Amino acid sequence: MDSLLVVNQIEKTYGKGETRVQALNQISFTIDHGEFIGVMGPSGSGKSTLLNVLATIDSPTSGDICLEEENLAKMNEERLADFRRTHLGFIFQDYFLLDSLTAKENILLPLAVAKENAKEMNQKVDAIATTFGIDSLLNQFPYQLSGGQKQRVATCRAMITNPKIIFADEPTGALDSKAASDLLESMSRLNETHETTIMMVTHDAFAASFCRRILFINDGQVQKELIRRNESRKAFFQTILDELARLGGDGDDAC
Ligand SMILES: Nc1ncnc2c1ncn2[C@@H]1O[C@H](COP(=O)(O)OP(=O)(O)OP(=O)(O)O)[C@@H](O)[C@H]1O
Repeated sequence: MDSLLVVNQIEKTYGKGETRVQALNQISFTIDHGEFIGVMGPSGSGKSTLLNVLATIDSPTSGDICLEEENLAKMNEERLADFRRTHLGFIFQDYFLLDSLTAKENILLPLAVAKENAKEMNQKVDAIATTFGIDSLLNQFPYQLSGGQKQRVATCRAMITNPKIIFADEPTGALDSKAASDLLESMSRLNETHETTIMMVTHDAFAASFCRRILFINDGQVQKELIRRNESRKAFFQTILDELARLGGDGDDAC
């Protein structure tokens, strides 16, 4: 596989003098096209900072973030806003759906902003809603949906523009285990069939076991990498738990 995102010696510091915190410390790694990569690490290790910096929500103090030909660390805010809208997708723990819009309208929002043709927009929504099993929910409002259903709507919205990469920050954090499992299976399926590149931050070994590779972060650096080769997801789950135990972290949730 070829590289999609090259992260080169990224540093991120917050504050100054005595309150200075180095959240990312010369971190470097590469994400290939079509990867489903997980980021794990103890509290305060720099996971959210890393995701925010790569997703262009925050800027690095130094270093380069190259997505194909573009260096995101050197882009001005105007171009960045355009790039973010066109090429990046986001899924957050708290869904961030608009309450006054139906599920379908929420999913359509990024396409409407991009001023796409109405017939094509509808076809895209129908296709992605089928993948995520929410065809029958498209006319419901967020308050009529369960947490798992809302997160599937939010995931469809993130994926509808066919972004180069999707950044997911604890997407299953607020879901029960059945809803989490359904969401992760749909994300996996989309990753496998459409080669959608996904980077997911999670503290949860079960969620991480759906990834093909995991980066363990500590003190703002990559401490360890695990790759799922021919292992089943269940076997990879156990490998992750063993690694967390070795690294001194915890493992929760059922397999
Ligand atoms: N806005 C900020 N201002 C100052 N320090 C910050 C800020 N955001 C994060 N930090 C510090 O940077 C370090 C990394 O934080 P970060 O939130 O990236 O960790 P994390 O691994 O995501 O933690 P958690 O799992 O608890 O969410 C921590 O020491 C944190 O206190």
